[in-house]
Amino acid sequence: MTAPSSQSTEHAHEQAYLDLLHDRLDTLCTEIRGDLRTALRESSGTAQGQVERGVVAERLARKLLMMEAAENRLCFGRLDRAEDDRLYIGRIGVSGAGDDDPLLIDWRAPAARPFYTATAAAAQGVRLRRHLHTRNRRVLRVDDELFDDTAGVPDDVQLSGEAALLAALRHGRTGRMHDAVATLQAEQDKIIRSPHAGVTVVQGSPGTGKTVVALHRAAYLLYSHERLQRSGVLVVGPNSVFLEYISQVLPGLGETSVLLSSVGSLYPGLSASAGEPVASAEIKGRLVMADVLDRAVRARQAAVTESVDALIGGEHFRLSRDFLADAAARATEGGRQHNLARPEFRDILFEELADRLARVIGDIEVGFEEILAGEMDVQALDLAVQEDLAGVFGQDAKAYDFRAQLPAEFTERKANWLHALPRDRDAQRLLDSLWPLLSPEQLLDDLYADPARLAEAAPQLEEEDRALLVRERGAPWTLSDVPLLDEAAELLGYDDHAETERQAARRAAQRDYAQGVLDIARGSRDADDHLHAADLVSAEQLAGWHTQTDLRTVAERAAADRTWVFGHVIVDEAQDLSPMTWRLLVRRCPTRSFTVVGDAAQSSDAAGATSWREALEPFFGTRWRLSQLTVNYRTPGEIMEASRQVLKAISPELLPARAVRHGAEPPRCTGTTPEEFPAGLAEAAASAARRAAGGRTAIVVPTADLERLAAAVSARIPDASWGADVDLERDVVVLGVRQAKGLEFDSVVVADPQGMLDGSTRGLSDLYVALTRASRFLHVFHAGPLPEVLSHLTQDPS
Ligand SMILES: Nc1ncnc2c1ncn2[C@@H]1O[C@H](COP(=O)(O)OP(=O)(O)OP(=O)(O)O)[C@@H](O)[C@H]1O
Repeated sequence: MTAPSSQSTEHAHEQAYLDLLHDRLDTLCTEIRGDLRTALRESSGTAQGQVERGVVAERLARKLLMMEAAENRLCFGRLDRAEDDRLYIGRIGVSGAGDDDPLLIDWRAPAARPFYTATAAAAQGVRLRRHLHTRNRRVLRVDDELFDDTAGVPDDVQLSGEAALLAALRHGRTGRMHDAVATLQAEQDKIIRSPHAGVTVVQGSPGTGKTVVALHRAAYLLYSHERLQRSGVLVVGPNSVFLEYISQVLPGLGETSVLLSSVGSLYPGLSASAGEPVASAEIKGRLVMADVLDRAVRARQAAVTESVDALIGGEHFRLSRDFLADAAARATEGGRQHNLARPEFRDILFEELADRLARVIGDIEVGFEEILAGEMDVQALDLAVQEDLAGVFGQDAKAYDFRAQLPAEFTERKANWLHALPRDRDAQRLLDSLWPLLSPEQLLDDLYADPARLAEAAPQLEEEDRALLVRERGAPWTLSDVPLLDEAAELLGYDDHAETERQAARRAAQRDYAQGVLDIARGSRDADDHLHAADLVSAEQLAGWHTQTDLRTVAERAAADRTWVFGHVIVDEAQDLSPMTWRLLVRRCPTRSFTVVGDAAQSSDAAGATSWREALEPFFGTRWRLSQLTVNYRTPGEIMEASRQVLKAISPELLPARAVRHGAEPPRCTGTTPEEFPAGLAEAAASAARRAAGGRTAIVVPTADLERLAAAVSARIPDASWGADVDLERDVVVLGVRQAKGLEFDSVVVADPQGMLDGSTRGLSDLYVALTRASRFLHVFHAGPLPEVLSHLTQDPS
């Protein structure tokens, strides 16, 4: 810390520098707005010119957004290496007016690295590291660390910028995660800047900053790999509540090329949230389901056990099993997907039908013509028709070679039938029954609803496992259906109809995006800036300029497109992913450039991984490297102690992380009878909220009991929020234990720990998650006896 006498001088000095930075940023923003206006104003020129201007406008708008996002806490650090060698570190880089050195270094630039990694033992040439605490454009305080290379302090007890870090951690929770660019720690920085290619796995116990690392890594990769700005980064989180919790971090860092998605939303157009039994979720997560779906699709491709009779154009036909099998094989040649193979199959089928129809009708008509001409008697006609029908039904068809007899008429008739069949209802019905156009939803719905189909598609599954998959047609989709729908989409391929709809949606989105660009231009107008973009051009005009350039952000485009290929995928709480979900994610990033963060001890999903090797090897082989985070920033040592036995029961090999914070009150532990539990919990909630004193409080309950217990708490605290759209910014929230994953609160009541243990086969992990959410106060409130794993807690005297 700086000495008090020098604080005011240093403070004034830093305030002057911050003023200089903001002045420069204002100037740059004004310039960009001017350029944006110019780009928007120019509406004439060649199509190519318009496209280029669109690209320029998009880039300028993005740059402006990034600069505006950096306004608060623009500069947070300074590194002094020598008397006249000083760097200021901030959220973005800011250049000077001339060719001088930059005024501010982006935190992601290599030169900024020692700010995070310099330690007393390895100062890396740094003499002083200064943290600037600012709010808006004001410097509030400065914290200094002086380095002396001879100090010889061991690295493992070093926190970088400890005073600033502890100050950041002391802030009450707000219901939203904030970025940590100013106080990232060396072990986090190392992972954030690790190479982009391959798979980086980050294991860490609760509160070690895994989510922090994941999000800052996304921002770092986008900064250092230009290509990723175009392909985008996908960040996958466990559920929508968690996504809401982290939603402000990356926009706060000015990044728009990141798509945040829960597993339930990875299939565009669907938001799967229905619950389902653990047992069926586990089966759906197994890798074998890929084969099951493959068989299910093949079963819809003219896969008949006997010949098929059909009535087309008033005539009866029999299509042999061999003919259909051959047609199916030809249609899917080269691995053509089901829906894309349908036109091929249709052509083969209609060709055959037209051929036969031309022969039948040809024969009958020829007979009539001959009768009329007096050249053929009725008996002869009967015979001809009889033989013709015999031929049509596949018996001795060669006996009637009409091509040879009547080539011209035959060819004409056949051409007429080929023209007519696509509009013929019977022919369409036949085609649909043999080779239906299928959506992934239809395929899965048909499969689940029909035990016979399931038996045919899933002979590898035990009968009782198949029985668990059966459900009513039209039942809502669950989380574990999402990877299966995606797999089905992959097997089925796209049809024209879907493509047309996509194009229409794309056009509408282009217009919306263009409107967004105009809104940015309008919103960022200076007070004296009378002319703005919206005066010059309409959204339609702007969108029209870019018929060849999709103007939505990369994240928006990627969200709407199942086949989008991301440059990098980051998975948070990855311990919960099923093998089928991993398969989906690898499809989203075939180059297999992944950052995988999680904690094996927190695995709650029945289909999830208990060991990283088991989870990752099927998809990445041995191409992954493991990093560990070892410091817990959230949970004080006293509270972590409460979860010690639980962690041991999950696996004796797992070690808790070292807690940064200490001095919290030991956890409270009280109990009551099951009858009095809801009312008692409501009181405990009120008391926990009082202790949080304006901070955030969560009541974490067994998932199955959420409704009942939330009702009891709401009766006592009407403003408490709960449910699928729980509002994390309320003072008190009630969460099912699975919803609490990844979140944190000042004060937490863990309700009915035994109920959590009994609620799932991964009950221990659920309880561990619940116990590790608190940053200041923990209260365990139980009904009946305390579970064995918590027996070391001291009961409050009642
Ligand atoms: N370097 C840091 N500077 C400031 N705060 C930090 C830092 N690292 C982590 N934190 C804070 O510590 C808390 C825990 O971080 P985070 O949620 O990323 O941990 P986690 O490992 O993902 O936890 P969990 O496994 O429980 O979800 C958050 O409040 C986060 O902002």
